[in-house]
Amino acid sequence: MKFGIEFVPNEDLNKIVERVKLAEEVGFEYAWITDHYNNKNVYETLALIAKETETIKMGPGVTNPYVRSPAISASAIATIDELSDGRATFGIGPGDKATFDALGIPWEKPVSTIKAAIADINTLLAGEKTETGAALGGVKAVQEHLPIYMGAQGPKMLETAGEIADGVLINASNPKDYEAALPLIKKGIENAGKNVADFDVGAYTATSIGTDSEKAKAAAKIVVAFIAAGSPPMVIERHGLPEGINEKIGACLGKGDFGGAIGLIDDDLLHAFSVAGTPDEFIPKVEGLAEMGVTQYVAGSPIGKDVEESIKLLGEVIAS
Ligand SMILES: C[C@H](OP(=O)(O)OC[C@@H](O)[C@@H](O)[C@@H](O)Cn1c2nc(=O)[nH]c(=O)c-2cc2ccc(O)cc21)C(=O)N[C@@H](CCC(=O)N[C@@H](CCC(=O)O)C(=O)O)C(=O)O
Repeated sequence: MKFGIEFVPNEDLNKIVERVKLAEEVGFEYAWITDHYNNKNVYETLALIAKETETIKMGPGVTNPYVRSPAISASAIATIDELSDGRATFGIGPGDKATFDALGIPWEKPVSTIKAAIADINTLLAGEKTETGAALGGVKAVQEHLPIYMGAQGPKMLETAGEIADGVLINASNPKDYEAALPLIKKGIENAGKNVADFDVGAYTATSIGTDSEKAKAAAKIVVAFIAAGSPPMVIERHGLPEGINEKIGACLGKGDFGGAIGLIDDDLLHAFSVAGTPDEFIPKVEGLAEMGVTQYVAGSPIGKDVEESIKLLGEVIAS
């Protein structure tokens, strides 16, 4: 199992860089930086990480094909690849509707749009010209293929990821979600005549680890509330959760009643939408994900009550 870690660039970037350096030290192989227009810029954040680290790979986890043209994304990730001496990786997803509504960007045909974007980015990174004549020149074309991951959850997006990407990052923390996703991804891989063994299935989890199980679980509750509220009824049913619980939690969040939303998060919801607890509780859960075909465990927010302490504890899980 490979291990990755996610950071949201909405805090002091120097702190994020220090945390990535610590993650590199304890054995993490990937650092994924989220991309939302209202946070600090993903590529500036990655550039700082590239300059301050030696071995960890880094990339957007995940950008989208709407806020930047494929050529701008290709130039940005090629620059990170040059700065990091070949350690860049690139995560791209369809983005989310709320973002594009706020930006006044029409969110149309996400599957076709992402397919076209990844084709152009691969062309440009290989030092070739796109159909419209765009070509990188002032930034080194990447030596060998730069791995492209897709952020995906929907069935068509998962199959598309298998077909055109080198890996997938799925916002899910429970083996049941991977049991449902893997056949779709494998269908795409087989359609493209690729080898399943070459494909990286990333579990982009809501992680909260600590020496005190209850405190670790409590730290995960607000994140779980947002995930549960955004989950379609099919996912609620998949996890055997009470029908309509997503709406109930969403109603609390919508009113700003975060205490009420957190009060609705029980152990079943925590188990469905996060990996939370002590290192001893983590190991069987990571093994359970591996059994379902997950090949990269990504520790996503909140990581833990004390992030530095939690990164070190995850290092124990990596070493186990
Ligand atoms: C578009 C959507 O795909 P989805 O995979 O469910 O999208 C949900 C999320 O993956 C998407 O919002 C991501 O961008 C969210 N996301 C992030 N989104 C961000 O904006 N920033 C982030 O940093 C971020 C990180 C992230 C990490 C992991 C991850 O899994 C997702 C992440 C969907 O509805 N897909 C369906 C519909 C299919 C479809 O798109 N049909 C097209 C027709 C086909 C065509 O497009 O040609 C249509 O609607 O017109 C499906 O896959 O079956």
